[in-house]
Amino acid sequence: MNPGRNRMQNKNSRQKNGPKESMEVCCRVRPVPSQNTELCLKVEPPSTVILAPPPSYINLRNAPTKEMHYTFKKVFQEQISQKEVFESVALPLIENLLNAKNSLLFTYGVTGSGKTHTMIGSGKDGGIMPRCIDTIFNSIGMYKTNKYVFKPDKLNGFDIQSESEAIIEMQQEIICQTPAKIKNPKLERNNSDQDLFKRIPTETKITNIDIDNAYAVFVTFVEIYNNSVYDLLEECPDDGFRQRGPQVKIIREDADHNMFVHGVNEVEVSSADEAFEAFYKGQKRRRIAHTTLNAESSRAHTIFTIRVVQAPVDQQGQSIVQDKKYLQIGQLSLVDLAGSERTNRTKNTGQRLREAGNINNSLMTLRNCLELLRENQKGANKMIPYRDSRLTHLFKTYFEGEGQVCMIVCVNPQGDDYDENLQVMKFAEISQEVQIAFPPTTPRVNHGFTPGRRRANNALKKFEIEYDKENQEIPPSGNGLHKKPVEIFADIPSLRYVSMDDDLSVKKAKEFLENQLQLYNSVTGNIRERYHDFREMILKTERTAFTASQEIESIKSLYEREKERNSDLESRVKNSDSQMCSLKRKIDEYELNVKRLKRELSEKDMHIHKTKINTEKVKEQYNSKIAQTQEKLKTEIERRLRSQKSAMEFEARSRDRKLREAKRVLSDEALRSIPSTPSAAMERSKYTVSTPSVRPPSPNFRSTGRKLVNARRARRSRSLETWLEHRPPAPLPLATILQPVLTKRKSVSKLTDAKDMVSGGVDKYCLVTQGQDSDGDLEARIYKGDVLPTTGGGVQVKFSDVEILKQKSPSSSPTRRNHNLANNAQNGCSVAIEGHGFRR
Ligand SMILES: Nc1ncnc2c1ncn2[C@@H]1O[C@H](COP(=O)(O)OP(=O)(O)OP(=O)(O)O)[C@@H](O)[C@H]1O
Repeated sequence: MNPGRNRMQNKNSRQKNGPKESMEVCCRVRPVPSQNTELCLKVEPPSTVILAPPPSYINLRNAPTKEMHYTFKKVFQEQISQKEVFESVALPLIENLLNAKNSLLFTYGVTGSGKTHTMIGSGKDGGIMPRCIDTIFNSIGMYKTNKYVFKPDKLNGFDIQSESEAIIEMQQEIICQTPAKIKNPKLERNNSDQDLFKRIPTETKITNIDIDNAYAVFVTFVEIYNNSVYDLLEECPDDGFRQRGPQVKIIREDADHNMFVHGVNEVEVSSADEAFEAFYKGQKRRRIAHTTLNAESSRAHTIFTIRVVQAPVDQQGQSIVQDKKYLQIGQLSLVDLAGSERTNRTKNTGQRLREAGNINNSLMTLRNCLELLRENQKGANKMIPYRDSRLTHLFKTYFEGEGQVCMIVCVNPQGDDYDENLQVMKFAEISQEVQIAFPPTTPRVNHGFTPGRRRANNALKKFEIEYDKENQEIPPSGNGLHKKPVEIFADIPSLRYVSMDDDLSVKKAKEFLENQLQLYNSVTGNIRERYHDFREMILKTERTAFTASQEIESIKSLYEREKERNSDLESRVKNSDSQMCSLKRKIDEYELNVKRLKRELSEKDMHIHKTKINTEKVKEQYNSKIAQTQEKLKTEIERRLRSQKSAMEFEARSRDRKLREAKRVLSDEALRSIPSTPSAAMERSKYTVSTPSVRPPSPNFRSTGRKLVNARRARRSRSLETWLEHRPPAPLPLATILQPVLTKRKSVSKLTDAKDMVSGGVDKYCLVTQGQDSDGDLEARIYKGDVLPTTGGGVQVKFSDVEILKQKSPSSSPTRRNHNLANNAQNGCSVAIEGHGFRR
């Protein structure tokens, strides 16, 4: 099974299910150049920043007017020193690094907001990076390995070399160096950077590191410029004509699926000064430029990576165990991002504009990635576009849970930066919600060596040196060993060898030597024993001291964690308190509103009730009025009906009277013209005109008030009545005895216009027809009627009489004639003509 693949699967499952913590985001506010600067931001200690539009914005249309509150893990105000920022943010990351854990720290903000100042600072007032270097070397001081014991394998890993191989490599390097440099090793340094010599080293130190390990420090320095990666520590060869530019590097994935810059120069540094040498070398190659908003604006994202490699020492606490499986590597990436910038403010053109575009694009990709990470944590399953930018591609592993991620948001509180700061704060808000899985706690491989062995060995070495130096007495043991060796081993007695057979002297000498040998053996045996006891004692003490110090450290870290948690809780409680206060205020406001609305509601209810009662009253009044009016109308109608009825009865009576009169006149005229004989009486009866039927008056006529007017007309004298005579166009002259009496007349042959009837005060109408009857006699019929006004504004003719005048022909039959005469008169009287005038 491929262990790398397995680890990747673990990584994914860890990101989904494992314990997570939010990305740590702090905010640093830089000082403003002058007191009169218009501000858009203020700090509410300990952890809140309030962003409000400056007065010049508020006057603009569509400008936001709301104050925005942003809470961070920590907020560093203007007066906070570089040291405090370092200790608060970066020191825990160095502890991670020395314990073989990975961390990423980046500064983010608008151009000129103080990112480079925070990350690098100046010689006298160093930023996070120089302080990190100092702290690392202060901590690993005497536990460093010789150079070249650990060697980068160019695939993001390390190999281990023996001490002798390392020494050979070191010698080779010295040989390869230029003679001038060997002669004057400080020459190169003098040419590097004056800042290096002005710098004030940091005293900070991490104490809880594994002292049974040997450490080595490696650094790389790269920049991402226009979305390409360049190695700032790469020596650009000079081929005699011109110096070659830096080569673009590619990002690759190692066997453990960690991203790294392939082919980058990873320089081993054995002291802080060497590390600064490397840093300043790269720093000179960084792309910075003068812009409107910053005299030294970073045009690229720079990444300074420190890797600390460690391996255990053997049981004697002297040499490193030559086994790669015991190797542990920690990495700290310090990223100084280029600042986001708006072209309308920077007024950049050409190359600067292109750089700004690339910077903004990569920052946008970073923002997108974090946004999608946050969405995925809420249940979405979206692809994160790490590869859209080199920046996110390189740090992909961190976001997937291979280390702690911290960000310092730098802000310039000046009013001009308001818009950009708003965007930066939004980004910071998103970032704080991103949960990053805890990095895996790789269990230390159990090598079985005694802890504290290195210190024991050092103590023994020290003791031996001191012993040798001072030639001190060995502590007394009761068997005379408190004496100096010269005293223990007494001088050889002077034996005079007299002759060849002086056996006595030989024997004495032999005895003496044997005694001395015995004494020597017992002394050395004793010393060995004591040495062993002493060593055991030291080891035991070291072990106890080591366990005690480990316990102390764990208690200390527990205490620190608790302290941090406490302060976190305190700030949370404070936040909740302020939230509760604002909620309470809101509730009070709502309650007041509810009360006011209730009062208004009850007032409105009362008003509605009153209106209802009034309406009821008005309704009652109207009902009674309507009843009264109806009653009145009824009586009026009845009264009018009665009067109309009496008028009609009067009219009918007058018509009857007229008819009777006409009848009488006719019969008188006829009788006068017929001789008074019996046959003449017969004839008279024949000439009697039948009475036309009198029809009841029309309801229209009855209903109008004009009826009375007409009734009055009916009573007018006949001599005053005006007749409209409607006769044939060429009438034959009538030679009858009786002639129609039409005193005031107007004759028309054609009646086409109703105006003839309506205007001119016509009271009576007569229609004259002439023709031959069935007996061949000339017959003239005169239909008479009253002109009555109608309700529609017109007139109607109510025929009331017909006169038939005949000029007898000698050959006609009288019986038939009489019969026709009576019928025609009857029919004619029942015809009415109606004419309408124009409405006014
Ligand atoms: N906290 C601070 N105290 C004092 N001076 C500061 C502080 N922060 C920034 N400055 C000063 O402001 C100027 C601009 O800062 P810096 O170069 O760090 O900005 P930056 O954010 O890195 O800009 P860019 O993105 O353009 O590189 C520098 O002269 C720096 O010394």
